[in-house]
Amino acid sequence: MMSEQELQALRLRIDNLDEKILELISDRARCAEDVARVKMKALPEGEKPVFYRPEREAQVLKRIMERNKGPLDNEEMARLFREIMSSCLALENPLKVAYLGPEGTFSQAAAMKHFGHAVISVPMAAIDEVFREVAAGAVNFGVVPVENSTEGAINHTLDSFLEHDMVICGEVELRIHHHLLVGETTKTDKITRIYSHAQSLAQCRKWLDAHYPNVERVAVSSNADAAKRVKSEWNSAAIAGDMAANLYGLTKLAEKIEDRPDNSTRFLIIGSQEVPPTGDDKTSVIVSMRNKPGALHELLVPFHNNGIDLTRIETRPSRSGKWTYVFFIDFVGHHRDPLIKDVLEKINQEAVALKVLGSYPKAVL
Ligand SMILES: C=C(O[C@@H]1C=C(C(=O)O)C=C[C@H]1O)C(=O)O
Repeated sequence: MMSEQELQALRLRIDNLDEKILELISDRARCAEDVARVKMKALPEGEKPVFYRPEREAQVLKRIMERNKGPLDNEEMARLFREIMSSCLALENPLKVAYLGPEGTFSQAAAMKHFGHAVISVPMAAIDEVFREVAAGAVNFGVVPVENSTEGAINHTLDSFLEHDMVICGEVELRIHHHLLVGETTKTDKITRIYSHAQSLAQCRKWLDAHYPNVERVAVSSNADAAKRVKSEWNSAAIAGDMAANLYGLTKLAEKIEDRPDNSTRFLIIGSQEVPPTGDDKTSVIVSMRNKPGALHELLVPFHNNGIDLTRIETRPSRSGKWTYVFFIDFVGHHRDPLIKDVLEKINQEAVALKVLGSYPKAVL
């Protein structure tokens, strides 16, 4: 049959292409090994080499996206290169990354999206533990959620920045799809309890009001924890994402139940290493101002006067006095850019305290 021959010919072509791709990937991996040797050689006595270079990785991914002509779309192509780089870096030095666990959480999905799958990922029981693990040097990086497009700031993360000296080295955005999950033994018409993380319950509030108005909603420490509980309870369901559903072998009673279709969470990569500019960066700072009228205005004027794009401002209690506040501000630019340096100096003159949490490449994926 003609089509059988056609199929065979195409498969032969694919086999040949795969061989070429294999050779090229191996060449690339050898290059990365050489890079590691060069990094070691250039090192002053006693200093530890820095193998992971987020600014370089962001440039590699951007370049791929700029050059991609399809038929795979940019994001898909970048995702493939993300994994190739991840494996190349693991040859130099496998990274250890802590995240808000247990296994199957969106934080783990964010860690994989940012670093690829060739890292050693370490689940932690709480956001603060992720910070502590990074501060202790037990892992290279941590991944923590910082804001959700439906529910706003993740206060635990903001407050942890007040307690730990951390450098923000990157950001990653993840589309969050929630599903209503049940186990093999669940009697789906007799559900009396729905478990999930408080954030996820809030992100599905309207859907729950419409479909399960009289069912108890129980907030637990994570979506993955919710999924785990449901396995052994015939009268409960969980709200969680795909990773947790697969990990705990649950089935979807309803898919994509988040109230807003664009529901996304932004995560930060925390570490101890400063990231050089890429030309397309963001900076996060914490500022505390004197408690007087017009303080917030004074803080914002230098940004406005210099045309700097503020992407986010969040207020938290300062924890050093009643009714005193700190501002978490994100803006476009790198703290080493002369213009940004100038603005930060001006703010510093008026502020009680100013701390640069880090400058990092804007999320590419
Ligand atoms: C190869 C390097 O080391 C690592 C691996 C990279 C890659 O595979 O392209 C890029 C940056 C680093 O995280 C490098 O610094 O260029």
